[in-house]
Parts: sequence; structure tokens; C-alpha cells
Amino acid sequence: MTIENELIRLSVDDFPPRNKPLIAKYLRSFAFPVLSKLSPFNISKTGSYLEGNKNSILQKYGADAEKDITSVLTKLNTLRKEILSNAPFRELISDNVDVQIWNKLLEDYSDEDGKRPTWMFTNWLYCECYIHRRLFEAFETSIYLKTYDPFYEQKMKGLVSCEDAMKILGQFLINYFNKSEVEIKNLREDLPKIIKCALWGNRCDLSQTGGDAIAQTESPLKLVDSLQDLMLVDESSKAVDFLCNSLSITNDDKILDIILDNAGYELFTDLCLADYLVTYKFVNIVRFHGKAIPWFVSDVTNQDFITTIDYIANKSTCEGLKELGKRWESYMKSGQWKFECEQFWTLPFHFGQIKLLDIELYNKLSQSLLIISKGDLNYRKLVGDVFWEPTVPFSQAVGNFKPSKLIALRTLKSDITCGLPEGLAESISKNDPDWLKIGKYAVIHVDGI
Ligand SMILES: O=P(O)(O)OC[C@@]1(O)O[C@H](CO)[C@@H](O)[C@@H]1O
Repeated sequence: MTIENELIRLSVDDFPPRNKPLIAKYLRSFAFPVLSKLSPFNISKTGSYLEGNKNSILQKYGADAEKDITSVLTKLNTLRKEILSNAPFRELISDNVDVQIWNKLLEDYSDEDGKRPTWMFTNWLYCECYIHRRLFEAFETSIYLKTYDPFYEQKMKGLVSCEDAMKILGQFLINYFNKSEVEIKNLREDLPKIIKCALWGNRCDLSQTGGDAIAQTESPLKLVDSLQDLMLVDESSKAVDFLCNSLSITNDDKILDIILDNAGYELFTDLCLADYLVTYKFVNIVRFHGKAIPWFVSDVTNQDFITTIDYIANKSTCEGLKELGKRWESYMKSGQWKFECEQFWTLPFHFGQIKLLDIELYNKLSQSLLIISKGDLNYRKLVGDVFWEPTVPFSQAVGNFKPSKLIALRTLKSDITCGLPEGLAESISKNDPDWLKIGKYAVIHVDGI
């Protein structure tokens, strides 16, 4: 029996139970193919990338780094085998500050006899985060590659490959920003478009392609119109009303928190949205929350954030984009924009647990005028990674994560849904069986607004 068949043998040929956190053992849940196919594929691709870049790594770190490459490859291979044979989890072994938390959690998930959890039978959010944490461990336990991000180059390639679309959106914004006066009715009309550019930017996610760039060549603004029918829930008008009302608040500490997702084109669209909101004084301060370690292949790290702004400001091929990038550099310099990467975002917890597990972060988010959560994984974390009945209201699924007003911008790449109108999930799935997996559809949900 092949090891992949071993996972099938252990699986249950059914959909996961409703209103419970996902578990990979259900063959008809997206968690099963992610565990058995996508994750092993991403791990192999990371190894191939490392092998392909051996010469440049040795050039940079010296000949001794070869031992590191060999040891990382062995660790990646071991991880892949552990997944495919449903082996028990092991403790993390690095000296990073988060290791204690991970190892304590492993203990909590182990049974009374100390039997450790396995991939097929454990809370899927925990499993999937553990995979990405172990991927990073392979690097951080080396000597020269401790902080090496094996996805960095692909993330930057992803950004550059979308330059045509970025030029269109960038030029649109620069023309806008250069007008001496913009009327509130124009803001009302255009703000939903900028929000939706950031929404559809979430389709560009390298974790689905093993790191291969997804080029975005069409006009993002035209795309927003043409994709409108694929929006299953669109509460952007509530968000816009809320933001327009905030224009009458004149204090200068109106904070926007954006919980970021992917680097590349998606980050570009997030920065555009943030610039628009700051320029017209909907908010004064933007805190971007990224990841402290490489995460789910394409999530934004500090390095991605800085080099993206630098690329747009100094290396892009269009003057409009450069002008935009210079504005972003000045926001960073003045402190009006901040990049933060709290540990919580790379732990396997859902957002309903922040208050209990990281009160400092919860209090920080409570200062916010508005929180924008980007992407699919953040959405799963928002709603507890529970396989809700699709009609369960978003605000109920979010549970006790209520530090401030919230907007979720998400293209659907996993089978977690909520807040859908009666019968919609059933009718789409009849005609489009893969509707939950490929980022084709999207939702904008709000809470507290
Ligand atoms: O959060 P993103 O970037 O929108 O999507 C990430 C994601 O699609 O990648 C995983 C597959 O590896 C899914 O479980 C997950 O939700």
C-alpha cells in the first residue's frame, strides 16, 4: 500500500459534521486534499527550490552552508513522510519564544496516556499551522539559514508579474490624489471599488500553486465590476457608510488595523486601500499586522513589506507607481503607517482565543476604529475554523472576537462558510462543485457595524 493510500484507508468517506471544527479525516472536506496532496507538494517544492538555489546560497553564506542545505532537505523529507503516514506529532525543538506554547499545546492535545495527536484525527487548523511551523523549524535549526525565507523570491516574482495591473490601479489613485478637491459623493462611489480591489487581490495566493506566481494582468477596476456576480455576500455599503460617518470624527488617533494575508499583488492592493483611507482622513493611523516567520508560503513578513514598498517606490517601471511608493515610504517614516508582527498570527489559535491568550493584542485591537481581516486563513481563524451551517450569521460565527468594528475581505479557498442567504450554498454547489476551493467566489462581511 502506498503511503497516500494509507491516508485514504484511515479516512471516512463523508462530509465533515456541521458546526464542529474541521478535521482532515473526512474525505469530502477540503482539509483532506490539503493534507494528503497540497501540503506534501508545497514541502517538496520548497526542497526543490532550495536545491535549485544551492549555488547562490553557497555564494552568499559560504561552502559550509552546504551541510545546512542537506539537513534542511532531510527535515523537509521527514515532515512529508510523517504527514503521509499519519505519524504522531512531535515537539518543536528550536529555541524560538513560541516553542513553549506549541509544546504545551501538544501536551494538551495528547490523551491521558500521553499518546500524541496525528494529522488525520486532530483539529485541522492546528495541523495545518503545525505543518508551516515545522517547515520553518527546518530552517531555524540550521546554522546559516536560520532566518532564510524559502518563499521570498517567489513572493517578489509574484509582485513583479502583476506590474501591468498595478500600473492601472496605481495611476488611477495618483490621478485621484493629485486632484485639488474630491467631493464626498466621489469618495462614496469609489471607496467600494478600492475595497474590492483589495478583496480580489486575495485570489493571488501562492500556497495554492506551490509558489508559482499568479499574474494579474487585467485592469483591477474593471475586474471589480465583472466579478460582482461572484460575490456571495457584499456588505461593503455598510462598511462605506461607517467610514463616511467617521469623517466627522476629527481626533487624530483613528486607527485602522489590517490583518494582512499574502505578499505580492494582494499586499499592493492593501497598501492602496490604506493610502486612500489615510489620504481622505477616514483614518489617521494604519497598523499592518504581518507574520513573524514565513507562513503559508506567501504571507507577508517584515522583509516582504519593506521590499514591496521599496520596489514600488524605486524599482517599478512606471512613474505613477513610483510616486505612490514614495508616499508609502513617507507614511512609514512619519509613523503614520506601522508594520507589526505579533506572535499570535503564527500560532494555531482562532481569533476568539485572542482575549484569553493574548490580552495585550486584544487591547491593542480594541483601540482600533476598524479592523480589516484579509484572506481565507484569517477568515477560518475568525470563525473558529468551524464547518458552520452556511446560513449561521457571520457575527455569531465570530463569537467573542469583538475588539472593534470588523470587515472581512475573503475569496473562498476552503469549505468554511457562514452568513450566506438560505439555499445559496446548495444551489451553487450543484452547478459548480469546486466553488469553495479556488478563490472564484468572495464575501465581504462586517461585524459590529
Ligand atoms: O489565507 P489565504 O492566503 O487566502 O488562503 C490560504 C489557504 O487557502 O491556504 C490553505 C491551503 O494551504 C488553506 O487552508 C488556506 O485557507
